[in-house]
Amino acid sequence: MAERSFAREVEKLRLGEGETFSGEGILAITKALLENGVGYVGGYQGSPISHLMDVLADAQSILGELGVHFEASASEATATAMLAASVHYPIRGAVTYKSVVGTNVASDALSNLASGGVTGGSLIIVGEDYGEGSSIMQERTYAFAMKSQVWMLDPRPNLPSIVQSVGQGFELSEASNTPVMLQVRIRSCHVHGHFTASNNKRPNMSVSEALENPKRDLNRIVLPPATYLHEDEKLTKRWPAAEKYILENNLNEEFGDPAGKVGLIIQGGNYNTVIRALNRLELANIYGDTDVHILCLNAVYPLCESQILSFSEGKDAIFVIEEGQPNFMEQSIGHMLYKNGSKTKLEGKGMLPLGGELTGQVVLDGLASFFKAHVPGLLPASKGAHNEPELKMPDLSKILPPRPPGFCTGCPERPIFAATKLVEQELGKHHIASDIGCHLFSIMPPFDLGATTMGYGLGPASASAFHNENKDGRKSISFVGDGGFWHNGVASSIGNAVFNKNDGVIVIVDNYYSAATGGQDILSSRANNKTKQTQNSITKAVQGMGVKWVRQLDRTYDVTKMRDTLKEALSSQEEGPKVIVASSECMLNKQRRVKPQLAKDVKEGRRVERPRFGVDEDVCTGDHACMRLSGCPSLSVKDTGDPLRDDPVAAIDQTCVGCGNCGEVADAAVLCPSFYEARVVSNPTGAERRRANRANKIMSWLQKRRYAQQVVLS
Ligand SMILES: O=C(O)C(=O)Cc1c[nH]c2ccccc12
Repeated sequence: MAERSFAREVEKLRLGEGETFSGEGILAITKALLENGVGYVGGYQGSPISHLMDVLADAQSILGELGVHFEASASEATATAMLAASVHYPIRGAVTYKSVVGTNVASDALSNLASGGVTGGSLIIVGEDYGEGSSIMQERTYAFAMKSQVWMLDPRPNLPSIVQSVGQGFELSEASNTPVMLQVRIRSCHVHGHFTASNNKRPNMSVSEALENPKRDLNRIVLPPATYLHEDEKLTKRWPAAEKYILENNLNEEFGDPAGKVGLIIQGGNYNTVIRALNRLELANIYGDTDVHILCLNAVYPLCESQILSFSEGKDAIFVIEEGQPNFMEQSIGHMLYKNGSKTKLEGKGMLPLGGELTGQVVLDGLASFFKAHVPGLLPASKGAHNEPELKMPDLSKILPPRPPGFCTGCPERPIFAATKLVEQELGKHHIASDIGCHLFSIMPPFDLGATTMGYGLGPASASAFHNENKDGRKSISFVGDGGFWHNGVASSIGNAVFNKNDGVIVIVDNYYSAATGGQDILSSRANNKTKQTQNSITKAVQGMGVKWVRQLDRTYDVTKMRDTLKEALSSQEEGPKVIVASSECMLNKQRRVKPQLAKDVKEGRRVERPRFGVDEDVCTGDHACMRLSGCPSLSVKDTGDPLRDDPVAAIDQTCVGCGNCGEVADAAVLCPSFYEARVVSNPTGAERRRANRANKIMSWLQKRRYAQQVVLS
């Protein structure tokens, strides 16, 4: 079960001609896919398009009614390879991937898809969360668009523009026989708005129909000599066809006064930020009406030279507002101007920072410097003044304690790293390779474990060089999640370690879901999923790959067992990798599943018992060792009010889910006897009620007696 259910929202996908759709960007994209007769969709989840995959998964019955095939792809490479269905058949297909990490994973298939070219429109929806909202690397998919020669759309972040770009993306793809990337930034994915819907369309040809009428064209297969033909076709046919479509259909928009002496060339995705900055400079109203001449590129690749030149003609200066680095577009525009002998001055990076996200302030500062340099009279006096006092931001790092991201309350991965810490305490430091997934939080305090992270499913692969010649020497430890394991780790990490007889210890952190991307089901999920085959054993898969030493732990909270198994693995003389599959359900997903059921039980009068942990204030010494080995967000500190005790004691707040980790850690580390477990009972039995009343009476009598004897300082 994914983080969020879109079961209710997906009903909006049934809206017909003329009705108003209102909602989130990603849902609008899904609706647009259906309105454009898509034949199949797939992809791999990841921020910021995770919810797009969730919407599609929740919409499967609607997709089915229209004859649209949906797949939750094994990886972005799988998703891209799936687009092969559009090579010989006139079927429209769409896939999603998270940002450049998805593009990286997909790049082999992408290159071959782009080489052979497509007959049916092929859309790759890339959630490009470059910058502050990003969870992974800061690169630009643009580079891949250029090297594989696939086109890239970057629509203005509003629903009508995004929806329009889906249709145009398919048409552009078909007009130029080239796959098209639809870049949607984090703001486009989650922006809310409305647009006028059209009827959904059944695909021209369904994948089943294609299967009944197989087709094959040697010229489209990526193998010499056809590949040479493709290279020529890309330059002489597909590229000009793409430019023709972009220009004839006005994919790029002009705003403002064409007579202006300066102009802005911007990426569609940054339009809202640019308008807001112009608005703050009193050069645009909030609806975007402005005299500043703007060329808004909703198609950022290819750039149409004729359009760039005619926009720049007669202008003193143009300002390219391009997010991130390298500044591919600016370089290309500069090249166009120079080669054509243009006298127009080109500004861009320099007035904008070389890298990083184009936030509101960055664009505001950049535009102000551009106008000051080239049309100083344009800015109102208050904005143009050089002596405007700079806004001083207080240095919050001095006041606020740092709050590194970490594991959730009750996370089953916490005890795995607590155990690793305990092992290191005994056996010394080890080389630890980390992977992508929630378990990567191990690199942050309080664990500080893990030295590298090289890619999704590549944790053990990234430890593969570390083979100890000394059989009794230290071994490497590497981590991989269940998500990474199935995404690609099974071959790249496990198979590789087996084949090369790597002696390292591999911990597969199995929390039953692709948890970091929002809790989607994967092959080894324990849930029954109506449309997917789940419950495939990781242990069996690992054994199938040839691993001889495998241990399955079914309760990661058992810190002692986890610690001992790790120690056993590290000292094993068995040849080849030692694999520990550490399994316990993601607590967020578990709570999502369990909480509504418990609430229902309580409401309907059934007896419900919930574990809660607490700290005995009288026993706690305030050394906070529990926090150093836990980092659980529910662990906090509390002042006892006792003037003879300087240190605040540990306290557990009401967010505790009773996972038991703190008690286990305390036990395994022989740390602290102050933790106690209590049971919160809703709808208790009569006998329980009477017993509790009796106990309360005795306790309050004892407490009163004690307080009466206490010295009170005032
Ligand atoms: O959701 C995220 O932030 C992810 O990093 C997940 C993810 C999806 N596809 C990937 C490919 C390579 C690395 C991470 C991911």
